[in-house]
Amino acid sequence: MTWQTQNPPTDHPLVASGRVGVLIVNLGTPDAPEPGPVKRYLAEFLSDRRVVELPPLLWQPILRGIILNTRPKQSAHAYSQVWTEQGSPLAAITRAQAEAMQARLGTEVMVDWAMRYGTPSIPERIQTLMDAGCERILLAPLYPQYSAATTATVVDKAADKLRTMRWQPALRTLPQYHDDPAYIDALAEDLARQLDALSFTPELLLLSFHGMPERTLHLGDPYHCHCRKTARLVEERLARPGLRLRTSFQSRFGRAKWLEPATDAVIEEEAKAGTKRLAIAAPGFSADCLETLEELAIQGREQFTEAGGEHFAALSCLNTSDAGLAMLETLLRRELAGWIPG
Ligand SMILES: C=CC1=C(C)c2cc3[nH]c(cc4nc(cc5[nH]c(cc1n2)c(C)c5CCC(=O)O)C(CCC(=O)O)=C4C)c(C)c3C=C
Ligand SMILES: [Fe+2]
Ligand SMILES: [Fe+2]
Repeated sequence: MTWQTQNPPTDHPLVASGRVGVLIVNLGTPDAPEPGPVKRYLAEFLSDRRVVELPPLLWQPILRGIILNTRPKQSAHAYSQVWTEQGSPLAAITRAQAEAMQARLGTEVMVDWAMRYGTPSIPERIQTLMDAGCERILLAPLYPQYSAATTATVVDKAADKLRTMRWQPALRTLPQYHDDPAYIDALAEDLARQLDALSFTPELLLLSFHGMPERTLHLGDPYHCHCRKTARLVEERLARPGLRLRTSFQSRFGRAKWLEPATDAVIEEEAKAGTKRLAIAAPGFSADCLETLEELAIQGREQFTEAGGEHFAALSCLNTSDAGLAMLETLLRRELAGWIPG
């Protein structure tokens, strides 16, 4: 008897059962811009010990007793200002990114999307991929800069699901890409396109990244360094004489000291110092969301004009721009090497 050495034909049932899945993940968002759904979402998000690194016996009474009784109403109002017909911008854009990747990667791969907090959940979508025959899954948290509070917790959640399985899929994770030439080039190209389309010429381009407690930097989280490096590389790649760039950190939460300088403080300081024309971009966000559409585009504009600024623009995230999708395809294909034909 001779053993078959060549691969079975691709329509062989053994190959069909070994499909490849890609799960695109972003942070998460409420199901509706109302206090109830926002409360459920915040309860899950802010109970994650990767996000709030305080002992639960200390933190949970503060969260349940104070924060979840006040913040949902405020946040629901903010969400209602940016909500779309397709739902939360973050979910709608993440879904559109997944659909675009499905079209670009073809039928070799099944592309799905999930949210770390809220719906659709990571365990549910991993199950869906497995039910469709995916035995190999590339988990792709869309965070260019690594942090334990974002990237690591996505892997934790997937691992929680895998822990319950007798027959696990093989798992790969998309590495952080804060200094990847594909990402820097995509940002530079897309920012240049948006800057050129403005009706005014900005004096300053502020690169605003989501903040983190400063303590995480001293504990060894690379997030701050990743943000700084992205900003330096984007500035070099943009190479716009006459345009000043600055970096700041937004969305401070809680009482601890966060990374500085704070975006709102820089906006005000610049306007008071005489900067009249400001553009803001948020290169750490793969998709526009509450933090960019409300905090930067609405509140940021108010802060700037109230402090004496005249022209303000909040630039879009990479979202489903040509540059952004081409970059994502490059990153995913690289990680899929050996799993799909090159
Ligand atoms: C892009 C990276 C992000 C990091 C790092 C991050 C850290 C971080 N966030 C909070 C608290 C909140 N963040 C909220 C919204 C939010 N955060 C990110 C991304 C990062 N967060 C995104 C994409 C969003 C938008 C979600 C959306 O639905 O559009 C919120 C909720 C909104 C609100 O009530 O203001 C909170 C709260 C902490 C504590 C933290 C680091 C420890
Ligand atoms: Fe956040
Ligand atoms: Fe915010």
